[in-house]
Amino acid sequence: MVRMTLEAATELSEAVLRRQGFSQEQTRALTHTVIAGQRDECHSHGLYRLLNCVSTLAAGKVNVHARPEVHDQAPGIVRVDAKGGFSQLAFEAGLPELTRKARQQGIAALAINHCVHFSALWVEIEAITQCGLVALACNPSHAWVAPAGGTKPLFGTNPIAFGWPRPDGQPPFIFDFATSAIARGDIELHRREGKPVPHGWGIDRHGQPTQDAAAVLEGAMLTFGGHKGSALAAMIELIAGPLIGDLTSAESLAHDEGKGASPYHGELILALDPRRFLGDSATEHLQRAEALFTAMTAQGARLPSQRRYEARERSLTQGVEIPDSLYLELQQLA
Ligand SMILES: NC(=O)C1=CN([C@@H]2O[C@H](COP(=O)(O)OP(=O)(O)OC[C@H]3O[C@@H](n4cnc5c(N)ncnc54)[C@H](OP(=O)(O)O)[C@@H]3O)[C@@H](O)[C@H]2O)C=CC1
Ligand SMILES: O=C([O-])C1=[NH+]CCC1
Repeated sequence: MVRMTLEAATELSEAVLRRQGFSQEQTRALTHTVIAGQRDECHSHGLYRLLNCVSTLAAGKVNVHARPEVHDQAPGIVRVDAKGGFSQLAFEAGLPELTRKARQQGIAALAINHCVHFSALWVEIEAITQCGLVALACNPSHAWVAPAGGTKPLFGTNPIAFGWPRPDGQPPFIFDFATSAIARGDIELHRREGKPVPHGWGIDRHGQPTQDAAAVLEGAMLTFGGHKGSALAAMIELIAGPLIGDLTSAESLAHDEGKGASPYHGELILALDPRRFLGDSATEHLQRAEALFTAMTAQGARLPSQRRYEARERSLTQGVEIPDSLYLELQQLA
C-alpha cells in the first residue's frame, strides 16, 4: 500500500485530470469528489474513480469542457443541463438556487440532466445538510442489475441517499447506498484484487449464483433485500429518468455503445426546509429527532456515516492509503 497526505492525493488527482485534458473547473470539482471519497475510506468511489474518468474521456463519452446551464424550471424546480460533462459541476451550479427555493417554499427539487455520473451521493447530501436542509438524492446508472425474480441486467446500481442536519456542530445523519446488494465499484475492486465476492451479490450470465467477481460483472448484479430493493431501483429509474426527461439505465448502457464509459443520465435531488415546515416549533421538533438517534445508538446500533466520519478524522491526521498497483497506474496517467 502507498500512504500519502491528503494534499499529495489532491495533487495526484489534479495532475492526472489536467494531463488528460480536463478543464480547470472540471478538474477541481472531480478532485473534490474523489478526495472526499478516499478521505472517508469509500474506496470504490475514491481515487480509483480517476481511472473511469480517464477511460470515459478516451471513449469520447464526456465533454471535459462542459459548462452547465441553470434553468428556473418552475417555482419549486431548478433544472441544470450538465451539457455532457461530469455531474459535479452541474450540482455546484444548481445548489444555490435549490437551497433558495427550498427555503422559500419548504421543498424544492434539483433535476440534473445530461450528465456523466460516478460520484458517491453523500458528498452532495452533505453540502445540502450544511445549509440546514433535509435532502434526498437518487440516480440511475448503467443496466447491470437484474430485477428480483429475473436474471438479466435491467436496472442500474441506482443509489439513494438521505441526509438530516443535526444541531450543535454534530455531523449530519446520512445514509447512502446502492439499491443493488453492493456498488459495482466494490465488485470491480474484488476482481482487481482476485478476491471472491460474498453470496448474494450476483449471478453469472447463465443466471446461476456465483462468487466469481468477473462472472458477476459479465452476468448480473442482484438487488439488496430482494423485491424491496428491486422496487426502489424501479422507482429511481422512473423519478430520476422519465420524470426529469432523462435516460434510464438501459438507455444509458445503449448510449455507451459498449465503450465501458461511466453512465450518462440524470439525477434528482430534493431539499426540504424544516424551518418552513415547522416555523417557531422547529427547534423543539428537531430535538425529538435527536432523541431518535440517541435511542438507536443506546441499543448498540451505529448510525450510518459514523464509520465514514471516523475514517475522515483518521485521514486528516494520517493521510490516505491506496494499493501499489493503483498508485502506479495514476502516476503513469499523471
Ligand atoms: N453514482 C452512482 O451511480 C453510484 C454511486 N454509488 C455509491 O457507492 C457508495 C457505496 O454504496 P454501497 O456499496 O451500496 O454501500 P454499502 O452497502 O456499504 O452501504 C453504505 C451505507 O450504509 C451505511 N452502513 C453500512 N453498514 C452499516 C451498519 N452496520 N450500520 C449502519 N449503517 C451502515 C454506510 O455508512 P458508512 O459509510 O459510515 O459505513 C452507508 O451510509 C455510495 O456512496 C453510493 O452513492 C453506488 C452506486 C451507483
Ligand atoms: O459503483 C457503482 O455502482 C457505480 N458508481 C458510479 C456508477 C455506478
